[in-house]
Amino acid sequence: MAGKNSFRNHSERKLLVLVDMDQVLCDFEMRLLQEFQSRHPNDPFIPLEERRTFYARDQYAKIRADLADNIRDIYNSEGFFRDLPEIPGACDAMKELKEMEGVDVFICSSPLTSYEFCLKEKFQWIEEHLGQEWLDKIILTKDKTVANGHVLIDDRPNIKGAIRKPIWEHVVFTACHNVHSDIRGKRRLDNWTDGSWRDLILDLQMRV
Ligand SMILES: O=c1ccn([C@H]2C[C@H](O)[C@@H](COP(=O)(O)O)O2)c(=O)[nH]1
Ligand SMILES: [Mg+2]
Repeated sequence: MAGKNSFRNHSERKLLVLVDMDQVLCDFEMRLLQEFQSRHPNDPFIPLEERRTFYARDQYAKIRADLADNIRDIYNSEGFFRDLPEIPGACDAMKELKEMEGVDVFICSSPLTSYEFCLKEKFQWIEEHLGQEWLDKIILTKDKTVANGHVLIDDRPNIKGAIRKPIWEHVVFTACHNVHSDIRGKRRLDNWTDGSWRDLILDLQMRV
């Protein structure tokens, strides 16, 4: 029977929360800008409040093609992902989420295709900032639409992939590049510090 294989039965009615990494747990944009300014002090840069595209290199390419190459070189460098600063309050919120009754939380992140440093460093970041036990809570995928969960908290406004209507509700985590984006009626989570994430989780739990 179709119902026997349903998502709800597999999850034993727990709320499955998927949380993105870049720009949700760790501050990709701030480190990218700092590194860009440090490596290329004489080049034009885009202040965070003027960022508009999901991929920084797309916006830099509109200024000059070589700036986009420089941006890519930075996030492909050894240590870039390992040394990303935490988004304020993210790790405390994740630890609290993990202890909440009726909640199961996973980290769901898309690695770079040029994986040489990124893959290992994502694991290192999680181990250092959240703890070894979180290494069993990682979903790395280029296509988040195939991941199973009730909710995905992610800064990318449009998440596309093989599944046209993913099973999860996409809650958009507010980031410099998406503040002005049309998020088509989706809910937002603005930060991990004002406690609103707890209200979101309580609301989602009532629907499971
Ligand atoms: O400007 C950018 C921003 C991000 N990326 C890469 C870095 C990560 O591999 C993914 C983003 O992963 P999410 O899981 O969607 O946060 O995209 C980039 O290449 N350029
Ligand atoms: Mg992200």
